[in-house]
Amino acid sequence: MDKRTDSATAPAATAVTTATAEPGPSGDPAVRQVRRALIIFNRNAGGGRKVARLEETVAQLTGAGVEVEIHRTSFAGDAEQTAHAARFLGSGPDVIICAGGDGTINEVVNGLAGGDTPLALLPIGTANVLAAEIGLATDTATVVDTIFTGVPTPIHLGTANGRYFTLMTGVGLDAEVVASVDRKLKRRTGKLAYALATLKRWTAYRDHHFRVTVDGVEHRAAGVVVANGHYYGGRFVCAENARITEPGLHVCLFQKPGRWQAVYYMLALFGGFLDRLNTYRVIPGREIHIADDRDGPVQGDGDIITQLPLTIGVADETVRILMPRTPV
Ligand SMILES: Nc1ncnc2c1ncn2[C@@H]1O[C@H](COP(=O)(O)OP(=O)(O)OP(=O)(O)O)[C@@H](O)[C@H]1O
Repeated sequence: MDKRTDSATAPAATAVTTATAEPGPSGDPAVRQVRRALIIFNRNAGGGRKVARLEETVAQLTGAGVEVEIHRTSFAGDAEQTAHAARFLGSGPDVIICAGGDGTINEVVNGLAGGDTPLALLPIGTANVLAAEIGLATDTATVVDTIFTGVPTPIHLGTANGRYFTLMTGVGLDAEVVASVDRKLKRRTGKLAYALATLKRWTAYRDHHFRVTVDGVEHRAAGVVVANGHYYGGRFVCAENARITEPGLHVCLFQKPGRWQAVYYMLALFGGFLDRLNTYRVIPGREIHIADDRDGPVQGDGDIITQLPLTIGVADETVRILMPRTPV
């Protein structure tokens, strides 16, 4: 799905530093030669030591002889445009490093899908679910080591109304929470902002069902998560058998409506016993349609990416992600 060809629309990256030494210890076949790296940095992601983490990473890369450019995003959508433009540069980067959370990665993946440029993660978001999915420890030493020695591995993607997602897309209470989370509060308090938004949406909860069609078979559910990976919201398992390295989606149906039932589902997710509930089902699927009698937000990789009605599919394109040598 190649959505743009005009790379000139992307803002220019800002060169912060240039070094001339030969990258990586020579002679070790496990170490990739990285001459140029582009870091796409979302300073709005996560909280805490973002800039310090960025500076540490840049220092270690330049110390190893890598020419580093940093692009600081200045609007939602900027990361996608920048990644897309970098794919078509004649002397483009050897690696694109996404410094952000899952929403920024989602943008970068939408810019890179179908291309060859490997993607590395510098996880500085709130939940960093994709980092957990690939077993990447978030300390700077591991992040830098993975840039040089990580295995470029194609990850499969889902599409939600034509937009790629890496981890999951969903409708129901979780999407309503994502839609109503206070972004400023999230920057200051991280997961607490989600807890408050959950409380707000929970008190406004109305019983109803979505109409869900999975490969031609109709179902009804009060909430739906269509998973491409097995983790959800951190290291909580929603779809045990879903792996981003394998094609195919897993449709998680929260079948029973009800305010207190929603609390029970959350406890089951956090407690790791969701799969033992007889009102919870996971169905493999490739073509999924979700409809409701009214409009509603759809979350993908932790951000609102589209609205109902929703058509979900398995993308033909992949993105190559650098996987850590020793996953945690
Ligand atoms: N300069 C910017 N101004 C406003 N929004 C931005 C900017 N750059 C990126 N964004 C948006 O910020 C959103 C949140 O970023 P991201 O998801 O990476 O962080 P996070 O929510 O803290 O992390 P996680 O998803 O891992 O919990 C993304 O949807 C992205 O589109």
